[in-house]
Amino acid sequence: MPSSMDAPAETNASNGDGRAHVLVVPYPSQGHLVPLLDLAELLAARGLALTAAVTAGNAPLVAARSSVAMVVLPFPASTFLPAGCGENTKDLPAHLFRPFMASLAALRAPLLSWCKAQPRRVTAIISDLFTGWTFPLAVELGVPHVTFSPASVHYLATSHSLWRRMPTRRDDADDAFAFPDVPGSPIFPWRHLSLLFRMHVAGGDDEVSDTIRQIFLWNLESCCFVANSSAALETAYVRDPLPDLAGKRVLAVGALSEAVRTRASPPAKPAAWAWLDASDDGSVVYVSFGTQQALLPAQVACVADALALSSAAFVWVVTSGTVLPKGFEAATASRGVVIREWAPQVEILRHRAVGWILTHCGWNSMLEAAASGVAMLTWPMAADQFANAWLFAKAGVVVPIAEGADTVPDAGQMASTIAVAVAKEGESVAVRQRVVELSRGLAAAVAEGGTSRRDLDELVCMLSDVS
Ligand SMILES: O=c1ccn([C@@H]2O[C@H](COP(=O)(O)OP(=O)(O)O[C@H]3O[C@H](CO)[C@@H](O)[C@H](O)[C@H]3O)[C@@H](O)[C@H]2O)c(=O)[nH]1
Repeated sequence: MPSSMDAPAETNASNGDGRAHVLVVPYPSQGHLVPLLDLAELLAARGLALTAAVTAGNAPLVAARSSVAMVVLPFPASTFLPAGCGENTKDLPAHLFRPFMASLAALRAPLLSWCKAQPRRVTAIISDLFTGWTFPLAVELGVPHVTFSPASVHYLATSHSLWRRMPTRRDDADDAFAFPDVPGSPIFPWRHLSLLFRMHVAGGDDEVSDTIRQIFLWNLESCCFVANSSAALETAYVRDPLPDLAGKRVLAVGALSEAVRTRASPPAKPAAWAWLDASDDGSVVYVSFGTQQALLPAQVACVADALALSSAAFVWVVTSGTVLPKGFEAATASRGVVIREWAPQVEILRHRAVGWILTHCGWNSMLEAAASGVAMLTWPMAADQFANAWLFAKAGVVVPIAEGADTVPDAGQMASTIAVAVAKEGESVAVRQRVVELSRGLAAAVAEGGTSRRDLDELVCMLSDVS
């Protein structure tokens, strides 16, 4: 049942019954919101009361989760953002990401008022790693604060390392960044680091940068971190305390898309379904570049040419504004389906016909693919995507196809990489075998007795203690 600022979520309830009430504060982008809401659903299923704090533009995503209540906060007026800016990061120009993130910190005061007005006392806060301004709120309420990462533990550690060390860094495009406290981490070239960080150093000190840095420093004060990752994938980072995370416990509860799987309602089947049903096992390439990255027109043309030349069967999800080359859909209609705007990605990846994903290396897409036994053709572009590509390459389940947000690859080369992958020959067979093994490890982790289930139990236990 939604609630506005004037009408609290649980007006007639009291946690005199000892029931915990956890407030989750997601960052308003699809790749962050969905996994945190998955976690909220899992916690609700374990008997905790859950409320998600969102702005109106993001409310429909929470409304779809019947076990999670919500408080709808007014999108904060901001001097950092131009008028008319949307309420989530979809279609947000890259240079506005940092001001957008900093603006959300203004939600702290209304959220505190809401918390104080609740008959059912808020007993803990789980906050996205981009909304660490919730830490002082938790302090004021005297409740535990947990930082949630929708991404890998490796990214959690390296991003906090960057913000901690930031004042000593230079703006040097040739610099290489090592992470000595993150065992086995590669040295990343400057261009492979998140824009969130790179723009800070380029921009120097300002209010936006200070706010973002403080958000990351507050995260380090949390009582623990929770990540949508798995010991089956990041063994080294999950078990031992990491200095870059202030030695705090990291609970790896993923893959969350798998953990919620048994309780999910049956998916709406896309038009592509009958066609997938008729396709051979592992023969189809699913193509998606996530929710943040709009491809340049030349990149769209390149992917289209590559798919046409490869002779591979494909499902390509494109944004509504994407203009495909004239004649492309007609020419490939016998072996390809284009889905506009939104596809039920997890369900498509789980279809036995899908063997590969061509991905921008967003964490959710890679984890969902791995959990479904789908191998990856990787094209990392921005944010944590280079690190994600590295991590899954270490597991031997990827074939690199391109890299860089502005790169326009050679369509012929791309086509032959796709063709070799789906031909089920040589190394591509080994890659497919390894990803199927990894999917078994990820499934075992969320099953009874698995590492992710144990970490979720530990989180439930911690949150249930409302004394
Ligand atoms: O048609 C679609 C398109 C996407 N999705 C889902 O949307 C999510 C997309 O997430 P992700 O693959 O992580 O990509 P982004 O949306 O680009 O995610 C942002 O957030 C991630 C988590 O922090 C980062 O790893 C990425 O780099 C960052 O771009 C996944 O769960 C997909 O299943 C759909 O269900 N249908």
